Amino acid sequence: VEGQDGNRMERLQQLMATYEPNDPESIQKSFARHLEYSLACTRFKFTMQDAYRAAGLVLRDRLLESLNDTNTYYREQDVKRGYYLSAEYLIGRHMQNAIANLDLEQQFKEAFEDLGMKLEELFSEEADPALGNGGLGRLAACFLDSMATLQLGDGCPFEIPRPDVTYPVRFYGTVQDTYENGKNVSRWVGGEIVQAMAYDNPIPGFDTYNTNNLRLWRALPSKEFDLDAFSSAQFQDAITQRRKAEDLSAVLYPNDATYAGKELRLRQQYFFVSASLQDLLREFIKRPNYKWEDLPEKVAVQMNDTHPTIAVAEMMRLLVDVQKLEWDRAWELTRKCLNYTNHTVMPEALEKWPVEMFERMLPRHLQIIYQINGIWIQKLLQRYGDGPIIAALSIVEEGDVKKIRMGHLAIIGANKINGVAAIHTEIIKKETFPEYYKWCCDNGDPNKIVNMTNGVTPRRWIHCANPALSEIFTKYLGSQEWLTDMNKLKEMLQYKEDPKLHEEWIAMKKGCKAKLADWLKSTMDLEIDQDALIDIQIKRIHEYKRQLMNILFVIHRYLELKKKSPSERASFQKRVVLIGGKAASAYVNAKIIIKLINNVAKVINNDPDTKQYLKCAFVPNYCVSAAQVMIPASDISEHISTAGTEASGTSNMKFVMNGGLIVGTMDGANIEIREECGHDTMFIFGCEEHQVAGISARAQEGHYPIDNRLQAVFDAIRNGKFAGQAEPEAQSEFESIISRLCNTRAAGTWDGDRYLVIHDFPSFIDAQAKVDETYKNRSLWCKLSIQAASSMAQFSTDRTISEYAKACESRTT
Ligand SMILES: NC(=O)[C@H]1O[C@H](CO)[C@@H](O)[C@H](O)[C@H]1O
Repeated sequence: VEGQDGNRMERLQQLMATYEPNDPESIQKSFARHLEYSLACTRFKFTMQDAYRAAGLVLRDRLLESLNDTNTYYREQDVKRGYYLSAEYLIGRHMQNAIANLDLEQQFKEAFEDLGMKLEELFSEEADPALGNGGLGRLAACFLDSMATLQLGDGCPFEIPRPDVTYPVRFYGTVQDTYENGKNVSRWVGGEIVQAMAYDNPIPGFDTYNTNNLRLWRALPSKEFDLDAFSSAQFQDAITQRRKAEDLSAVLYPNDATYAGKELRLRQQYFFVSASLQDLLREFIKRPNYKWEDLPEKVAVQMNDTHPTIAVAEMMRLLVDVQKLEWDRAWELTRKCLNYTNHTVMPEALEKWPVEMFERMLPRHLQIIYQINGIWIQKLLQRYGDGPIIAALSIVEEGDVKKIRMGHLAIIGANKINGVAAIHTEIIKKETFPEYYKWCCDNGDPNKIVNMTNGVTPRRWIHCANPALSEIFTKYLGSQEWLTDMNKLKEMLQYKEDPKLHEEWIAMKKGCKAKLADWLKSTMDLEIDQDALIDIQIKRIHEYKRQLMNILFVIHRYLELKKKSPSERASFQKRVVLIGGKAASAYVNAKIIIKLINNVAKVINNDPDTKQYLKCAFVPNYCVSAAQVMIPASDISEHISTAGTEASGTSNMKFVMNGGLIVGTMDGANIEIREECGHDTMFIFGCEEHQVAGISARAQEGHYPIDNRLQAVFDAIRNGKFAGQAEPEAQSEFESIISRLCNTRAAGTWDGDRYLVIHDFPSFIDAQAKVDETYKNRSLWCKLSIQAASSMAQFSTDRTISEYAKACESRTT
């Protein structure tokens, strides 16, 4: 961050001198005070939940100190600020991470153990704030951790309500076009106004005094009740207004990689975008003698997918209608400040909103979008003349229902566009926005679309999730520096065949498996063999992620086991297969797949012939804290999406950072992980992205054979092995899934095996056989596990965020 110099520490030392000391006794005093004065408990009678809340407030005090100091420092140094606009933040539990990042683990441990409480007891009292659906939301949370660490700047006891930070957000109404002072002026009037109120969540960096802010917005009715003024009718109307306002920020739309064209969803998107842009402009114009030309030098906005891309039109409205800038000047500033990250190439995920809905809800923004599009099309016509490229690149999609293409608005309104893994960025250029990429190249700006491969934060996903592994790294590397510079981990490679390290490494993994076993027992009464190979697939349930192929393989493995004699079974590699993930509420096929997993598990886990060699379970309520228990315990994890469908994936990175090996396809970040860690650390199978179209084409000519082993699995399902008469509805659902897969002439399309499960299944079996083989050689497996975990520096969000910061500096045409 510009202006970072030596006097920062000096200045902050002065400030810190006046703050809460962090010795265990002071922490205990502050805890007792909050118990009584903040939570109205007596010091002698309180629940563990009260204790967690009081401890949360003790932490919040310290977070607030550094948050305020960080803000003071940012203002003093007039730094450039980065704003990450995201509809989702899957932050996970705060407490453990905050204590670690504030480097207070020892003090808190001593303070609370002296009071008879284990920190883990407090941690487990915290609800997992599920403000996100999956990878996209969690990536945003990992980014926050890295931005704070790299010093880039409920209720929940950590949250600070900010009634002093509110903004009006208008919906519906009309636009009055008038002529004032020799200029056309558009005024958006009428409709309804909702107040956006800020809630601040301090995000502490690791091993730094820097604390950034996650500002969330709550919707409130614009006017409080004036009971006297109301007749009963008006009273009812006021209640409705309040409920309607609060609905805006009440629910998270449960869709992942698909979008719900619901009006409330667009209202939510506009609500948080308008509040955020009003907020950052207020901060900008607070600067003495501010000049609008400085805006791109002081503000960088990252749009996390298309969810916030209404920001392009809203920034224009605020600069033109509110700040009275000329259109062209406003457009130049807008384009220089905004950047867009694409997270998926699934056509059903690229948001398009009906023009009719825009007209009603955001009439002024529709005007602005039409104006942007008009100027854009003029440019295209000048360069290419009329032709299909115009329709392809227009922000407005013509047709029976005219729609606004938010992806197009984003790419036209952004300075930089990025994909989240190398293969994904290439697909964006060649398949998602090929005409736009051509335009960029024709304009000598091929680097407008860049790749910034995802990452994850090692603080939460190694240090907090796997303290035993963190200790091994710190011991062998002599310091915790690896936590802020993962390149240091490469020094572990020299020990990858060291028997001493192997011993400690195997003990670490054993400890993680024991923790997982306790957790599975306590949360779902499932008993597992801790000596078995732990095989995990945890991610949103989606057909392209192919949880179906995983469970079909489990059935195959079961049928193979059944065929064997008891003695042959004894030599079989024991395996525990865990599959977890949420499905969008309206996603019927995903729910059938979950049902199939549960039914298969019921049969296998209770079969006396097989249950000691193979266990399978669907883990319900998958969330960040569940991931923190499961990921460290894996031997292998499944990242088996059809090549070209998973933009990046980030759980793959977390598993490998914890010494797990991957069974995967050449898709998303798997490819780059394999390059960094070594081909021998990954069990690759399946077709590659460039082969997909050919395979579908040949299938449609009738060439799409079903492997006998898969046929046997289909037969077992059709014969009612996992439902049958007992569950006729489930039986027909399972059969419908199988028959659609077997509609081989429609392979690669919605009506058939869209994600080529049948094609990739044989090589999937081969890869799994290779896993069994390799796992038998424990020292080889241990060596590969150490090699992989020590080679993951590239996948720290510290690297990713540094790339984003650099990209925001460079300008494009
Ligand atoms: N919805 C998602 O999780 C998307 O964003 C994540 C973060 O970029 C990606 O890793 C994932 O592949 C993609 O589907």
